[in-house]
Amino acid sequence: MVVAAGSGSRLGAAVPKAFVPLAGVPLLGHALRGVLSCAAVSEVVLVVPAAQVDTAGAIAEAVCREVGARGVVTVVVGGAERGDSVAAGLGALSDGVEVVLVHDAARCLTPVAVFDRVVAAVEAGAVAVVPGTPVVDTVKQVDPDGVVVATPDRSTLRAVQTPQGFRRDVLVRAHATSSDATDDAGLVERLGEPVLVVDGDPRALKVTTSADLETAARLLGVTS
Ligand SMILES: Nc1ccn([C@@H]2O[C@H](COP(=O)(O)OP(=O)(O)OP(=O)(O)O)[C@@H](O)[C@H]2O)c(=O)n1
Ligand SMILES: C[C@](O)(CO)[C@H](O)COP(=O)(O)O
Repeated sequence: MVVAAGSGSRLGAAVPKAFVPLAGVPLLGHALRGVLSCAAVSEVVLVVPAAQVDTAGAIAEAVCREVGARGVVTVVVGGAERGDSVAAGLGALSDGVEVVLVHDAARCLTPVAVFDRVVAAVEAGAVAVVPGTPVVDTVKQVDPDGVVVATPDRSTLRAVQTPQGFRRDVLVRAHATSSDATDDAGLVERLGEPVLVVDGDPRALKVTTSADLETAARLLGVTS
């Protein structure tokens, strides 16, 4: 599932973030290319804003043609929050699907090796898997006045990315229980289920601000 229904308020573009061009291709197109390059992916659900359903279908068609993919791509309308969009996508999955990867369109340059690592860990028996990278800054926990209350041990921290992979039944149960976490693994953690972290990749950065868009353009060897 590729969630692409956010507005991208922090990027501030004229179109929803997933439809902003990067080297002439919308972020969603780059993200889809990565998803469809993962051999384990049998179907894709795209979750997009209501006004972008036709555009998303056209982008999917073009990328499928480019990579020679013959899998099914379904487009559905997302919700107000990311969790609502994931829930909408879950409702569109085919009956036979047992493993679900949830991926941010905004992490449009995620290398296929990251998808492969997540899939391999779920297939090896993990119920929930997230890619993560070590935290390089010292992190402070602060109170509402900005006063530091704790400095967590950095070696125990990971900055997590997508795709996040789940046994379908666990992800459905997690979304039925709550929806207010910033990632899907957070909902699974509340069920008391274990979440495994595998190696992420700096190229799986989330395009959030215009500086991130410039970084992504540099990674592709172009200027934005
Ligand atoms: N209601 C929402 C909100 C977010 N997303 C998706 O979730 C991913 C991660 O969200 P984020 O990068 O925070 O996107 P936005 O919510 O669009 O960004 P902002 O908070 O700046 O508005 C993105 O691919 C975004 O399209 C979504 O499908 N539906
Ligand atoms: C799911 C996610 O990309 C993992 O890092 C992140 O939590 C999305 O956060 P946002 O609040 O939508 O920016």
